[in-house]
Amino acid sequence: MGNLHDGHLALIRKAKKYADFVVVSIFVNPLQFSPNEDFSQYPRTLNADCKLLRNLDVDIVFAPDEKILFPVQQEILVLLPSIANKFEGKFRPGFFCGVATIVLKLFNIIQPDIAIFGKKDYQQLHIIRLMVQQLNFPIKILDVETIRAADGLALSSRNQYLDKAQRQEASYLHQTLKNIINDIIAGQNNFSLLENKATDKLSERGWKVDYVSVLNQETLSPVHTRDKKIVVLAAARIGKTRLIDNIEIHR
Ligand SMILES: Nc1ncnc2c1ncn2[C@@H]1O[C@H](COP(=O)(O)OP(=O)(O)OP(=O)(O)O)[C@@H](O)[C@H]1O
Ligand SMILES: CC(C)(CO)[C@@H](O)C(=O)[O-]
Ligand code: BAL
Repeated sequence: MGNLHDGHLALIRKAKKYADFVVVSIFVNPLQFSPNEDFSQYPRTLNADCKLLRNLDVDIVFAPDEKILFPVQQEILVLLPSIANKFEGKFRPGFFCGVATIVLKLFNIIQPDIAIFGKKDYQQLHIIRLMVQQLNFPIKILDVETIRAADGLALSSRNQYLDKAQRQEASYLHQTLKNIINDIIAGQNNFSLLENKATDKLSERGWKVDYVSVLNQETLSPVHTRDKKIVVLAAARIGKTRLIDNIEIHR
């Protein structure tokens, strides 16, 4: 969606490694924003983005006007399984339908062999992989680990909405996820207890928590005692800014 930071640049560097021709799409997609969200406020910095991309030797920047991608009202939408209504989808109704539909359109226009997404948007990556598999796209999906600031905060264009005090507090979201992982490593397997404890702690500090969920990495369903690969997903608001993060553990 542009307003590039080091998280995005990591995707592009990986693309340069795996492909001999790299296309970067920049598009703030109206379909994935709810009416009360930050679509109009979202930072749009195309000139600065293009400068960065020139330095990275990207072959094409595809930054279409809305009218190019949506010349008529988009009436054909991707229908997703129930996972799209959980976690992010529960708090951003229609979000994944908007994401899947625009990603499908971008795939059809650009026709990539490889497409690269960040793990910061963990559920998004999961759903895009499902779509590619189930709609038979001949595209390999690669992922990139979450790039973080020195204090652990996942880089995001939305971090710039934070004032100084909020920015300082914001790294506590990542700390919360690390605390959960430490408790799991120490043998705690009452996951709802961990989720509730983390939610309470964040709330005490003034966050509005949408969810903290300990899940199976591959299915994003609740963890069974025997599951080895776990991911903790979280979304919470600090002031008006909504942040997401996640952390994986292989126990
Ligand atoms: N910190 C990060 N580390 C790795 N990948 C990232 C990071 N931030 C974004 N990405 C990835 O970059 C791609 C474009 O994301 P997007 O433009 O929405 O970035 P963003 O800065 O996270 O914005 P937002 O705050 O709106 O989520 C997505 O695949 C996303 O997962
Ligand atoms: C996948 C995506 C490009 C769809 O607009 C967006 O959700 C993003 O940038 O993560
Ligand atoms: N990175 C996901 C795009 C969004 O939050 O709208």
